[in-house]
Formats: sequence, structure tokens, C-alpha cells
Amino acid sequence: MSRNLRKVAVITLFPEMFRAISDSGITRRALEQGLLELTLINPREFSSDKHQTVDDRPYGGGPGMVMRVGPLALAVEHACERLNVRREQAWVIYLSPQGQRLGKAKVDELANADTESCQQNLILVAGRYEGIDERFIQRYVDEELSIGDYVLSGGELPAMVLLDALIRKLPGALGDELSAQQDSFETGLLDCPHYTRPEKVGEDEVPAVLMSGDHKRIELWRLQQSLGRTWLRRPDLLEALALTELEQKLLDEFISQHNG
Ligand SMILES: c1cc(-c2cnc[nH]2)ccn1
Repeated sequence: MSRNLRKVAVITLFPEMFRAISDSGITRRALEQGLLELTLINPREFSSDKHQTVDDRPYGGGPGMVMRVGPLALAVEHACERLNVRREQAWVIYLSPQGQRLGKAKVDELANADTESCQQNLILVAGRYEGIDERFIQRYVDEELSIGDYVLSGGELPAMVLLDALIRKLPGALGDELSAQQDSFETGLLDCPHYTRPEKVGEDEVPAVLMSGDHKRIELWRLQQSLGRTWLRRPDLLEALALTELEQKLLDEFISQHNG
């Protein structure tokens, strides 16, 4: 019987940034409910000099600074103590532009880690500066993950993206379990359009089907809109899906209406 992810430690020079998930919304409620245990560890506490240095100039010259092995290594070891696990019972993820792209499959894998899996206990490393000493990566990092091909100021926002995606997958995190299934990408399709009051915005009215009260028609319309949007905006996602006969019929109808 698989048990979901339970404990995450984040190694970060800016722990205060993680108030964005601990202090609001679904993630705050999940943490308060104890669905997940989040521990923030600042590597500066493990520096060896009175200036609490965690970085140094790069060998070979070049711009910027590089994070040193020492404080990061001690921070990982401390994280294992705080998670009450041995090193081999934890999974260390370094958020970096050099990592594998974070997608639905990886989120699902981490969120549904089996009871015996070391991925039950995650240690996320959020780097800063030009990067971290390669020897830390070789000795302590199990996996590098990227949220996209752009450089950010640090790994904190990517770590929060991963945490938010993981927490939403935990049983009980979403009040209305159904909304998890309807979340884009849970079905493999993009989400349908949504509307709420007022009925008219300028000359724009709500699609009549949504005002009909005919729940079956509304369900079909929403599915057709998801299929059509995915066809228009992310055909790559569509290629990965085996559509049912009904879905193919709805999509064909959408395409012929689109092409007029
Ligand atoms: C993950 C990490 C990063 C990143 C970390 N530090 C600067 N950029 C960018 C994209 N995905």
C-alpha cells in the first residue's frame, strides 16, 4: 500500500521566501493539517567562519560567486537529522537550469512515492549565485530538476513550484477532490474556459450552454472545449493521448467549426 510523500526539507539562504506557501491557501492548510512536514534549513548556519561565508570566487576566474561544498554538505546532513532519516533514506533534489524538465510524470512520481522509497523524504537544494561547487552535486545530489529554460535569481521559486505541485497531489489537500481531476494536465488536456457573474461583460455574454442547466450538455461542451484548446495550443499533449471515440468526435466537430 503506497503512502504519499510526507517530509520535505529545503536548504535555502532565503527561508523567509517560503512564507509564500506556508502562510496562504491550500499549501498553508495542508501544512497545518500535517499532510506534509516542511523544514527550512539555512546553510549559512553551517559556515565555518565568523562572516558566515557560504560562497567563494570561482576557480578559473569568471563572473560571480560559487556556493561552497562545506556548508551545503553540513546542511544536508542536518536535514537528514531533522527528517529523522539516514542519508540513503532521503532523496536530494537540486533545482537547477541544468536539470531534467519538471513535468506531470515527475510530480506524480514524487507525490506517490512508495512507503519504502527514499522519495518519501525529500531534501530540496535551492542554489544561489552562479551555482554550486560540482563536487557537492556529485557527492550529495540524487537528481537535478529544472522548471524551464531560463535563469532565475535562485532555486527558491522552482522549489516552491515543485512543493505546490506536490502538496496539491496529497490526499485531503484539496477540499473538493474532484477539482484535482479537473485540474489541467490531470486529464492530459488543457482546461476549458470558465465564466462567472455578471452574465454580460460589455457585449460579451456567457456561452448559452452554461446557462441551460443541462448538466450533460455542459459536461460535453467543457470536454469539447478542453480538446479544442489542446488541439489549438498544445498539439504535442494531444499526440500523447489515446482519445475515446466520443472525444475524437467532439474534437472533429470543434475542428470543423474552427475551420468554418
Ligand atoms: C530551476 C532552477 C533555476 C535556477 C536556479 N538558479 C537560477 N536559475 C531555473 C530553472 N529551473
